[in-house]
Amino acid sequence: MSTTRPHIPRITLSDGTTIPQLGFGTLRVQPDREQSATNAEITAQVVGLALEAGYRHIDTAQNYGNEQGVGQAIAASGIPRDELYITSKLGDHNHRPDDVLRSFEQTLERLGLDYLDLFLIHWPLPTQYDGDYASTWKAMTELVAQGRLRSAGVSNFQPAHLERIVAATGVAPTVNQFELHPYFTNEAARAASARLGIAIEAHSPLGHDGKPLEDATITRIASAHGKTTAQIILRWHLQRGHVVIPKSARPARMAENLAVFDFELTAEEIASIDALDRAASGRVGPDPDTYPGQPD
Ligand SMILES: NC(=O)C1=CN([C@@H]2O[C@H](COP(=O)(O)OP(=O)(O)OC[C@H]3O[C@@H](n4cnc5c(N)ncnc54)[C@H](OP(=O)(O)O)[C@@H]3O)[C@@H](O)[C@H]2O)C=CC1
Ligand SMILES: O=C(O)C(=O)[C@@H](O)[C@H](O)C(=O)CO
Repeated sequence: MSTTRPHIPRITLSDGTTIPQLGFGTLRVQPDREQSATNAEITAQVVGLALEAGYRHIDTAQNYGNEQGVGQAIAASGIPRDELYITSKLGDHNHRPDDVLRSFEQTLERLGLDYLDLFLIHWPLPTQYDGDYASTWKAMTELVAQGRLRSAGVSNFQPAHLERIVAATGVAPTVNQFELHPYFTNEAARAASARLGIAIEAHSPLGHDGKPLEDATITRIASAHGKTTAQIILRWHLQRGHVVIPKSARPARMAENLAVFDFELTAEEIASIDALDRAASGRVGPDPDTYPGQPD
């Protein structure tokens, strides 16, 4: 294991637990979403490299079909459990309360863990399951009460979705993970999450398709700091208080994305990146209000 691991700051969540502010995303680290032995092997290799590079916070999901490979990498690493922070997400086919409880057990089994740090409802799916994501949320809070889940949260929840589950249960999620990068700053979800005391976690923090990495403003700021555009974007997130989970399958980029704690952006630089927002046209992933979930 590397001995020059950067110190990664932690953010305190509303339930008193803490989350490392920078983690490692695992979407499509393997060729497809099948839970096959080959995919597990490829995922285990990539996540093993990320752990070796110094990541201790890993983001996976039932939908990704790679929890088994993440579990294999964790087991092979020998890293003590309490030094790791593992997130998974409820699959689109598991929204009914009984399925929440059942599929959570399967997630723990695939990961080889006896507790999970963070479990998120992956998508609100307002057009599915009679739009009853409040019952799904209630089942998530029961997992915490049962003691095998440290923190329950949501993903891709817009303000109306957040307000609805809080009104129905009186319990706010600890985290909302949603698409957030310089071309899509999603101020509505940021403001609603902040108002409800929910930590903001940016998925697709580099823009997913790489376009913000080539932006002229970000390139200029990168030159001024002697950093890469990826490092500037990640630093912008960190200084705005977001948790970030960049994905890379390449060891050199894994290390690059971790080397973001030795410089600071100025307030002017942050404002000029904020101004790159393209509102809805900057979104690269699905719209949570209409996304129906993964096909059967
Ligand atoms: N909750 C949700 O609905 C969603 C959650 N997520 C989570 O967020 C994570 C991150 O988002 P993701 O969509 O993967 O996209 P990112 O914004 O992390 O971008 C990943 C892309 O950027 C490339 N990249 C990474 N680092 C660098 C670098 N330093 N320089 C140049 N290119 C780089 C990667 O290529 P390469 O691998 O070749 O280096 C990959 O093509 C996911 O892996 C997943 O865990 C993502 C989408 C939706
Ligand atoms: O990456 C995720 O977490 C997602 O939810 C996306 O992959 C999503 O399933 C998608 O890309 C749909 O087109």
